[in-house]
Amino acid sequence: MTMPSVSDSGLATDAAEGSVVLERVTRAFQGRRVLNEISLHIAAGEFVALLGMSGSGKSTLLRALAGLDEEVEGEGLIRVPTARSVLFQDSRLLPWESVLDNITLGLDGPDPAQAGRQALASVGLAGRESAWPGQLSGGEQQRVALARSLVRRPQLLLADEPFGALDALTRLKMHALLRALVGRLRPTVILVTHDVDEALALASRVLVLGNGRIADDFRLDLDHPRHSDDPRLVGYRQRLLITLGVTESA
Ligand SMILES: Nc1ncnc2c1ncn2[C@@H]1O[C@H](COP(=O)(O)OP(=O)(O)OP(=O)(O)O)[C@@H](O)[C@H]1O
Repeated sequence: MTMPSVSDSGLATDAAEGSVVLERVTRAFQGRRVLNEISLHIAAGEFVALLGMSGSGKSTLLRALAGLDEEVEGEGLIRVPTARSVLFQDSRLLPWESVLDNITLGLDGPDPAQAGRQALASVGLAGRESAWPGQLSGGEQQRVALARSLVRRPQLLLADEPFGALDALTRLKMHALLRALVGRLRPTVILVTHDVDEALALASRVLVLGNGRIADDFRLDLDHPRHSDDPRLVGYRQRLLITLGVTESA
């Protein structure tokens, strides 16, 4: 086993496993602890939906896991796979590069262009290689961003509201696509979402952040395809709405 490398901010990367470990991770802004000694273990292959009210620290936690935050404090340790990709709400494609070049930029391997074409086909956009990002719809741009992430074969896929800006129908299509791709490539996934139904449609485990802590953490005992009227799913939804403070408990 390779030893993880640890940076000054307590971020350790280890290519050997797809699991994620946080130990007493704290992040404060102007003295206010947005993440307050969070400890957590996520096993390889779990699909975690990260929920919480606006401002509860979801993006802060995701940025820390992505290695985009140099100021996670104190004694805390974060251990993540080296091979990780991040998806954001906006596709962050380079407008002056073709779709294919966006996917393959910086990609190693024997035939990056071929890998890029395959990735594009896997998101249903075969033939659009030489289009400019500006010629694609928002949903198509997010599919390119997904292809760009997955062509790198991440062990960990971090996604911050990736479907938040899409219309409801496109979002449902993206759910099906993501599920198919994740089912095939089996990365660990951490998906930040505001959408309780998105979490219930996709995740194998749900985490709720609140007051700097993990307010709830449970696994979904549900097969796919999932049906919104399944009594277990209805029960999970109710539990989440109560934890999030949207519904009063009975
Ligand atoms: N760079 C920063 N400087 C100061 N405060 C920040 C910074 N980044 C985040 N915060 C604060 O930390 C808190 C958590 O922000 P974060 O973006 O992680 O929340 P979130 O749960 O992702 O919210 P949303 O659902 O609205 O996107 C907020 O109160 C925010 O104002």
